[in-house]
Amino acid sequence: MNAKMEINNLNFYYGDFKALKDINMKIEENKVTALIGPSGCGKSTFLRTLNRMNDLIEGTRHEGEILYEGQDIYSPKVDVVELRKKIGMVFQKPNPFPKSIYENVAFGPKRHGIKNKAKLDEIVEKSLKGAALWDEVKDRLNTSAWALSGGQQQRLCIARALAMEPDVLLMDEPTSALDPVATLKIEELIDELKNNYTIIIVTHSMQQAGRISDNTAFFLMGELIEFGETKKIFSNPSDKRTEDYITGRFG
Ligand SMILES: Nc1ncnc2c1ncn2[C@@H]1O[C@H](COP(=O)(O)OP(=O)(O)OP(=O)(O)O)[C@@H](O)[C@H]1O
Repeated sequence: MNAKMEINNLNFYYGDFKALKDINMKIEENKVTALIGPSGCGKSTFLRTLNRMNDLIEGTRHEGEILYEGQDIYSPKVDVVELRKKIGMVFQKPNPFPKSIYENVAFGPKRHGIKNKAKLDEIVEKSLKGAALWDEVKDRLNTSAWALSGGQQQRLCIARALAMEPDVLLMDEPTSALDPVATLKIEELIDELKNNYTIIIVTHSMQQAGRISDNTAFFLMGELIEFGETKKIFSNPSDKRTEDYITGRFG
């Protein structure tokens, strides 16, 4: 396996509460890794440790290491702003800014110092194409992002992440607020994106994990119960608890 990220003996605490317990996992490059498990098992917490989003929550701490291209992302040498550029994030609810479609995508690059209009135009077009949204919005780039449908808004948020030229994309239930047609579109997009990016996605939908992921991690009460090829996890899980969960016996 060509590992893009490697998680070694990770524990994570909110104050005294241990939310992640001794997690070991390798994230394969240019693959989709799905994180599944019942509500409260730690999927989002784990996802957020991967680009240090949890740093923003007071009273949290971790033990162990998370290697990204061989370096521990929690090392004092790491520039967190740069890290989050490389490891981008897409959230559950599409959250575009109250600005135009163009400005939503150009916002990050501008903040990182790109001022040249032609360069920004190029980034906006490339990112919207990458998020399979360009054809739908190319004639109205200066209209409000809020006028887009929910599915289009989510693709816009993906374009916004792509504009930072990330390497890894973290997605926290990106389709849970969308209808089945918009969901299918995002799933097709994810399948496309994995050619260029490494993707880690939290999903409540086992069907979705089965459709789009190469590897699946099953969490239960802060523990990683089973991790491996999605095909294997879904057809022949090694652990009884995984089997009970995927066959719908709990959760
Ligand atoms: N900011 C926080 N402060 C304290 N505890 C938290 C915080 N965020 C999450 N937790 C706790 O950590 C545990 C894991 O939560 P997390 O949100 O990671 O689970 P999840 O599997 O993503 O759940 P869901 O599927 O419902 O989103 C839960 O017990 C939760 O109550």
